[in-house]
Formats: sequence, structure tokens, C-alpha cells
Amino acid sequence: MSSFVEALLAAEHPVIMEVKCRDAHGADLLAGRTVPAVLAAYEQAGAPCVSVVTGRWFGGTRELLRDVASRTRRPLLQKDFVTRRDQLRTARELGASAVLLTAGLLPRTALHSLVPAALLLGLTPFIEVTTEAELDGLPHADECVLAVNNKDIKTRERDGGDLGRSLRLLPAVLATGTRCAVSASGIDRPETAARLLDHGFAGLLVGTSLLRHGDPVTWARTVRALRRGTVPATVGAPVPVGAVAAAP
Ligand SMILES: O=C(O)c1ccccc1NCC(=O)[C@H](O)[C@H](O)COP(=O)(O)O
Repeated sequence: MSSFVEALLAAEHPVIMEVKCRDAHGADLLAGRTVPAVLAAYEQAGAPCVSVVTGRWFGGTRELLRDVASRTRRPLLQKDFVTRRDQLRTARELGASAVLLTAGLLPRTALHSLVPAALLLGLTPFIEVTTEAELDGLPHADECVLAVNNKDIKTRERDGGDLGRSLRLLPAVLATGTRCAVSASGIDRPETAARLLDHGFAGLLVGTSLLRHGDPVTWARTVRALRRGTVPATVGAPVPVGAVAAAP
């Protein structure tokens, strides 16, 4: 099992916390915090893995990944538009353990050849899907993270996100044989995170909400308390699973 998958599956709090400089609308997300400060907060909050957005739409750079890799031992996911094998080698050199492959953007033949190529380099393919059709015939699904993206990268993730997509696609994702079903993007509050984990996701990927909230330790503690049913009513009222789909 890869270090990325192992860390996520073993975590008490299986949230991949993300370092992202700007949101989909170009707004600054770091708000004066340094990358080391953000990382320290994520580690304190119990993040088993960290995602680093190097895609330029979100203000990312390769140097950001190199910098993060030099400061943490957590397995890292590189979030970028990977379409070629040489980008996989670069991801490895920069310190990534996992690499994003976006099923909706890649021709099927490219996706199907990049998955084994990533695995050969020791990288975990983190495959993001938005439809059931994108899951058809995925090779080596048991060695991949399969993530449902609640937003649409084709519109640069400027949509609000459809959390119901995660709920609808989870059975098909699990049917691929993956050990690691993840819900990604648009997870806007601890209540939503708790419901998605209770629903059966092995992990979540959260960026904007953690960065905007500014206190990942409290965010994560609230998720844990909600799952144990020990959260005070003022912090998070019970939300039925079906209501996740309607969450703002
Ligand atoms: O989804 C992609 O194809 C993608 C490619 C390159 C950079 C970023 C990309 N997606 C954005 C994200 O992955 C989100 O930052 C991540 O899922 C967290 O979402 P949020 O919690 O809504 O910030």
C-alpha cells in the first residue's frame, strides 16, 4: 500500500488538508499567513496528508510544492493539470507522493496510460471524477485514490459545488475496488464533512473552508465531536445525510 493511502486510511481524522494560494475567483486564501504557519496548523489538526495546488489558476507554482515538501514529512498530493508522463517524474522530484489525474479533462487513453506510469514511479494516482461513466474500466483502481469532485473544473470550479454528487456516485466508486473513496471540493463546514465520512467516504479533501476558517484544529475537532455525537447543539445541529446534498 502506498504511503499516501496508508496514511489516509490509518488517520483518525482522514482529511487531506490543502495549501492553495487563491480560490477559484482569484481571492487570496493565505491572508498574510506563511506556508510554514499553515502547515503547522494542519499538522496540529491531525492532517494525515497534505494537498498542494500548483495549478496556476489557483496561484500555485512548482516551487510551492518543493517548499512544502521541505517542511513536512506528510505524504503530499500535487494538484495540477497533469497530461504527460514527464510531469509525473517532475512531481516525484518535487516531493509528491500522489498526483492528480482529472478524468473529465484527460482523453481515456491518456488516463489509462498515466495510471500505470504513475504507479511505476511510486506515485499514487488520485483520480478525480464527476460522472459514473468516468469510472468505467479504470485500471488498477485498487491502488488508486478515487475522488468525487463536487465542483466542476471545466468551469474553473467557480460553481458552488454539488455535494449530492458525492452521495450519488459513492456506490459506483466503491464498486471499482478502490480502498480509498474520497469526496473533494466544496466541503464548506464541519457538519458536511462529518456527514460525508459517516456516509462511507474513507477521506475528504478540503482547502477553501479550512483556509477561510483559519483554525483547522477547531474545524477538525468539531468534525470529530459531531461524529461521536458529543458536539454542543450550538456548534452543529444534526444534519440528516440527505441534507448534505442541499447544504450551501
Ligand atoms: O480539479 C482539477 O482538475 C484541478 C487541477 C489543478 C488544480 C486544481 C484543481 N482542482 C481544484 C481543487 O482540487 C480544489 O482546490 C480542492 O479540491 C479543494 O477544494 P475546496 O475545498 O473547494 O477549496
